[in-house]
Amino acid sequence: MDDRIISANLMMEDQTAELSLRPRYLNEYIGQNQVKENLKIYIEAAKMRKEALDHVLLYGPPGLGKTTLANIIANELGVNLRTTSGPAIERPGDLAALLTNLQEGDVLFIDEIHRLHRTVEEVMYPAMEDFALDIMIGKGPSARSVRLDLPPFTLIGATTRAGLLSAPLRDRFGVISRLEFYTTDELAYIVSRNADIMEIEIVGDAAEEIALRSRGTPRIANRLLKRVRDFAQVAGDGIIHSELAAEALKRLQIDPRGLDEIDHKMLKAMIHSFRGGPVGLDTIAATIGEESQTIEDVYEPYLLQIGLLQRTPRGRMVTPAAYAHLGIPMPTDSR
Ligand SMILES: Nc1ncnc2c1ncn2[C@@H]1O[C@H](COP(=O)(O)OP(=O)(O)OP(=O)(O)O)[C@@H](O)[C@H]1O
Ligand SMILES: [Mg+2]
Repeated sequence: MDDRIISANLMMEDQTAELSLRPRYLNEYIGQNQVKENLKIYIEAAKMRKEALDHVLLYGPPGLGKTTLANIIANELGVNLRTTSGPAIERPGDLAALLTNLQEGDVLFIDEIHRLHRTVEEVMYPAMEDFALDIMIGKGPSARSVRLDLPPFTLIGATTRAGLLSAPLRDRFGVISRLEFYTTDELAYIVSRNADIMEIEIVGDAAEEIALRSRGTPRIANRLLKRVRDFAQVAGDGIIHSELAAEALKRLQIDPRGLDEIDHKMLKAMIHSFRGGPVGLDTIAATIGEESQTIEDVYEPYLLQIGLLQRTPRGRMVTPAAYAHLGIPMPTDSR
C-alpha cells in the first residue's frame, strides 16, 4: 500500500541508512530549535541533580526525528536506552519485565505509545508517577496486589497521534514536545551533511533541489538523496549537480513541491468530483482507494502545512493555492 518514494513511513531500505545517518548528539540534530533548547536545559538540570529526566512525550508526523531524538536524549544523559513499542507490550507482565530490568536513570522508549493496551497502560500510571509496580498475584478470592519498587527511570513516548492518548497517560508526561516540519534550509543542510557521510559530492543548489521535494521530512530527504546518488553514479559522473538532481527527481515523478501522483490524484478528485470541497475524509479515501487513516496521518499534514489543503468542520477543502499549483483554473461561480 504505502510504497511511495515520498512516503514518510519507514521502509526496509531506509533502515540501514538511517542507522549511519542518524545524528547521535543534540548538536548534530538539525532544526526543532525550540524543542532542542528546552531539552538541553532539562537534561542539564537532571544531570546536575543526579535524577532521572522527567518523562518526555514526542509527537508529530512520521519521519521527523522522534526515534532519533529519543536516542539522543539517552546519549546526552549518558544512560542506557531500551526500545519497544506500544503494541509489542502485550501483558502487564511484559511491562514489568522491561521496567525491572532498567538501571537507575535509564530511558525506556515506547514508540507508538497511543497503541498501548489498556491493561498495560493502567500498570504504567504508578510506574511513571511513583516508580512502583502494582502487580496482582493469583486469581479469584485469594488474589492480592503487591507493590514493587522500580529504579527511577525516564519514559520517552513517541506518537504520530497525540490526540489518541488517554488524558491520564498524557498528564503523566512532564515534557510534551511537538516536532514540526523542517524548513528547506534545514533539510538542505541535512542533505549536505549526509552526502558527506555517504562520501558523495553534492554541488550547487542540488541539496536545495532535494530539500524542496522532501515534504519537510528528513526521512524523505535521505531517501531522495540515495535515489539521486544512484542516478549520479550510473547516468552521471558521480557528482550530484543541480541539473542532475532536478532531472532525477523529475524521473521519480515528484513535483517541485514534493507532491507525487497520489497527491495529484487526491487534489484533482476533490476539484473535479467535489468542486474543491468541503468533502469528508472517508469520501476522499474511498474515491482514491487509500485508507482514511493513512491520508490523515501521513499525507494530509504536509498538504495542510504548505496550504494546498484546508480542514473545515464540514470536511477538507482545496485552496486557491492548490488550483494554482496544479494549473487548474478556479471555478468562477461562488462555491
Ligand atoms: N533533526 C535531524 N537532523 C538530521 N537528521 C535527522 C533529523 N531528524 C531525523 N533525521 C533523519 O531522519 C531519519 C528518520 O528519523 P526518525 O526515525 O527519528 O523519525 P521518526 O519521527 O521516529 O519517524 P516514525 O514516526 O516513522 O517513527 C533519521 O534516521 C535521520 O537520519
Ligand atoms: Mg520512529
